[in-house]
Amino acid sequence: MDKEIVIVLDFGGQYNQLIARRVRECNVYCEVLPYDTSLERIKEINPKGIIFTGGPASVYAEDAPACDKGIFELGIPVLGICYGSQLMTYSLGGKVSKAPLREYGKTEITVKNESKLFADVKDTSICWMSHTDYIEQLPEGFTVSAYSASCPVAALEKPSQNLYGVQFHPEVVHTQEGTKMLRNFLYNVCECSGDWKMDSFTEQSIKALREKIGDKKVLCALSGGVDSSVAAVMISKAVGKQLTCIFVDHGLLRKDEGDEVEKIFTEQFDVNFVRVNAQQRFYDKLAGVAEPEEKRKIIGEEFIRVFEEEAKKIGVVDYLVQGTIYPDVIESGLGKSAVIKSHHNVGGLPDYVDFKEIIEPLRDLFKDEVRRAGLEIGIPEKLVFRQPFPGPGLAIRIIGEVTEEKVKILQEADYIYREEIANAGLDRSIGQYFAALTNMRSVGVMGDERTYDYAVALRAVTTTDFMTAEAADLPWEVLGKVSSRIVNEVKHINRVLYDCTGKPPATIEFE
Ligand SMILES: Nc1ncnc2c1ncn2[C@@H]1O[C@H](COP(=O)(O)OP(=O)(O)OP(=O)(O)O)[C@@H](O)[C@H]1O
Ligand SMILES: O=c1[nH]c(=O)c2[nH+]cn([C@@H]3O[C@H](COP(=O)(O)O)[C@@H](O)[C@H]3O)c2[nH]1
Ligand SMILES: NC(=O)CC[C@H](N)C(=O)O
Ligand SMILES: [Mg+2]
Repeated sequence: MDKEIVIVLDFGGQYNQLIARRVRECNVYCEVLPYDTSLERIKEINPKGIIFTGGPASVYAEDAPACDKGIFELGIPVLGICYGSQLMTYSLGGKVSKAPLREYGKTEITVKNESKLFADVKDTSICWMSHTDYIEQLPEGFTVSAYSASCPVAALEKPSQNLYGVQFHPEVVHTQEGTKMLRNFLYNVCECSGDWKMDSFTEQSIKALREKIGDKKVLCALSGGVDSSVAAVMISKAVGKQLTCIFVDHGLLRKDEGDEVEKIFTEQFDVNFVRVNAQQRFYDKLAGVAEPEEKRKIIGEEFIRVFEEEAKKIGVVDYLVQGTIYPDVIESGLGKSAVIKSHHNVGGLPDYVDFKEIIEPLRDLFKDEVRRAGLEIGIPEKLVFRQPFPGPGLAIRIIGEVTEEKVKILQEADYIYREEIANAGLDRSIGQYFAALTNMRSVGVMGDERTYDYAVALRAVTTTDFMTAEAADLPWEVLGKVSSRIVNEVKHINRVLYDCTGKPPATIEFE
């Protein structure tokens, strides 16, 4: 008997691996394949179901990625998600156009429960949208199975042929009943039996790392954050003291962070640890640069140059380990996916890197999975649940040019914000929170004097995997206290703003 498998065809969406992950969580084995996988190959694989991902293109545009129409004739159930549902519509003779009203983020849909896809789903359900196009006309034989206030076709189906489409994203956690819908597709439509079980990720990876690295030396780019700490501990379990961890203080860290990371890793971990003070060289390289992608690429390159220099001091080092995780990869633009931002450790890497290979043991995982792995290998909870801090640091939280003075201003404001969030007992319930220095100056009045100073923006989001996020509903009392402390205590800030946007349409960081 063939192994049961569902395939996900990748049209360049942001959430492709998330779809695969959800399917696996439903105990069905799943793989992501390129959108142009041939019909022959698909027949060979003989999947129980096919899922089309979202994607940045418009189906009616020239060169838009499309699939072989024969897919719809195979008798294999298909679920199109967002771009995928638009493609199904367009390929089968329906009409897709620019939507009069675009939808991004939280949206309420009304569903028809008689649809197999929506069995046991509430009549109205919150889901996450991210689209500019919409389905204007259904293909023949299809009916509407869900709608929202601004989207007449939030879901469509032709059950006789097992074809289903949804305009929203059931795979993201913010779609409240999304997993139920995917499960319905897998079990009610594809009739999967659910015979697949996940292996222990850490055990397998440590074994594979030991085989790969052998007796060679390895550097780990360690930030003190969750991802690189998990990567470092896994490598250390695999090859012990062949590993040296390099922590770069680029002068863009949060207040006191450099010293705190050094203390933790020298006192609590048994690893070779090197702190490199590279503040001035990063400031010099960033002087006069305002464009976000350019800033990211400068930082990405400078990181690598520092690692190369440190490697030379140790001798022959073959491997560089980074704690790259899946969102870093997808947002940097993979395959047909759009470049959202070049994460310093992926899209921001220079063309030439003087290591035999970069190893990224966590490349396919999402943040919450990394955290689970961290707990499994015994990393202290405090570190595992530390909120993420991006490699380019405050440079992408200072809009426009970075200067040492702006870094100091932001460090102080951010410190106060974090302190008050902790005082209010909110630090574990918010996914990520920080202050950003806008490049905007505005007029204020302090002590009867006119001021013309910077506005700082506060950001707080709830999220589990950092792929989608909602602005956190912070108590006004806390915001008021933070605001008054920041303007009173931090020179050159006279205004405090709160960012209420979710992701999408915004991203978590400002640049
Ligand atoms: N200051 C730094 N020094 C050395 N390496 C770094 C530094 N900042 C980031 N890196 C490297 O870049 C990778 C990506 O950074 P990122 O911030 O996404 O992960 P992290 O810092 O390990 O975890 P977290 O997301 O919790 O902050 C890190 O895993 C690490 O390998
Ligand atoms: O190491 C990193 N290098 C980067 O270049 C980078 N950019 C964003 N982030 C972090 O990724 C998560 C998603 O962020 P965005 O919604 O802003 O894309 C959030 O947790 C961000 O803090 C980065 N991490
Ligand atoms: N998220 C998506 O798949 C978007 C599909 C298409 N690009 C749109 O804007 O409607
Ligand atoms: Mg970090």
